[in-house]
Amino acid sequence: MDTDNRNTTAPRNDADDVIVDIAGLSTVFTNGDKQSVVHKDLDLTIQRGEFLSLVGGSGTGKTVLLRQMLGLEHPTAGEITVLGKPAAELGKRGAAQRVGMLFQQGALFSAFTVLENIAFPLRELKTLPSALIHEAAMVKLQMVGLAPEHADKMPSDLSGGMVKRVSLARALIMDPPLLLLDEPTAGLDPDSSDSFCALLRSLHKGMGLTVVMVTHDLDTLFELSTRIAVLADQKVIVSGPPRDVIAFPHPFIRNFFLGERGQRAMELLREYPFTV
Ligand SMILES: Nc1ncnc2c1ncn2[C@@H]1O[C@H](COP(=O)(O)OP(=O)(O)OP(=O)(O)O)[C@@H](O)[C@H]1O
Repeated sequence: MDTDNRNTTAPRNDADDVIVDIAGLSTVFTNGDKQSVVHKDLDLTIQRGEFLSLVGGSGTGKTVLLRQMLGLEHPTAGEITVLGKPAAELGKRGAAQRVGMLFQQGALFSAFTVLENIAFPLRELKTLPSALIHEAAMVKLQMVGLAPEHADKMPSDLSGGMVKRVSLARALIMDPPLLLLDEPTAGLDPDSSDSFCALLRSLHKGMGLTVVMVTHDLDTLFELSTRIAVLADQKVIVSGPPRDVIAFPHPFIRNFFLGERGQRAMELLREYPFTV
């Protein structure tokens, strides 16, 4: 288990195995003469093949950190390197090719069919023939467990679980090696949540993805994470296997894992082997 600064729980191999490297990150938002420091001297290294979950209290900057990894926002200071390049250089197109992102709200285009939504990032490239784009989107549709007849449905015809699956298919359309998930099971009923977790688990394994997930949901956390990183006090205070992180003495960790939900956390610890 690592505490503070460098998080190197997974063995550090050569540079190619470091998928995300965050060093000395600070994020400060200024509103008038008020400043709010969200991250301060935050370090985090994520290795190829990890399923890393970020947990932390509300407002600790988990979503901001995902957006910074995607190059959509820029830190006040420090470096974020994603797949060997500064995240700021990913650009809109580069980001879609190299990093898939599943936003919390799903955010499908309501006027597009399911297949048009999935194909959208490929169409934006304007380099591939329509037939190929159609075929690639159909492959992804099936990969996320949806039948071909769903291709022509509109987002308003879909259940919450299906919307998540379509959003995931769109995030994976360019086979990015890195997938970012913001609260992937939020708003789903327990059955849909379980089956979405099973899908994420099999895609992580089957596609050799590196995944970074933000979640508040303990079932999702324990089901999927190979490592948990805890954001508190403006940085990553600890990262490691779930069992080790739970044992780390910090008020947030005590409340999050061992408060009212402690009993459930202990059951989950017994239930899941923590190897994805
Ligand atoms: N563009 C912005 N301008 C000013 N403040 C911002 C901006 N984006 C985020 N913040 C603030 O930064 C803090 C961190 O936000 P973020 O959404 O990353 O938190 P979070 O850890 O994901 O929280 P939650 O678990 O509640 O979703 C919050 O206080 C938020 O209000």
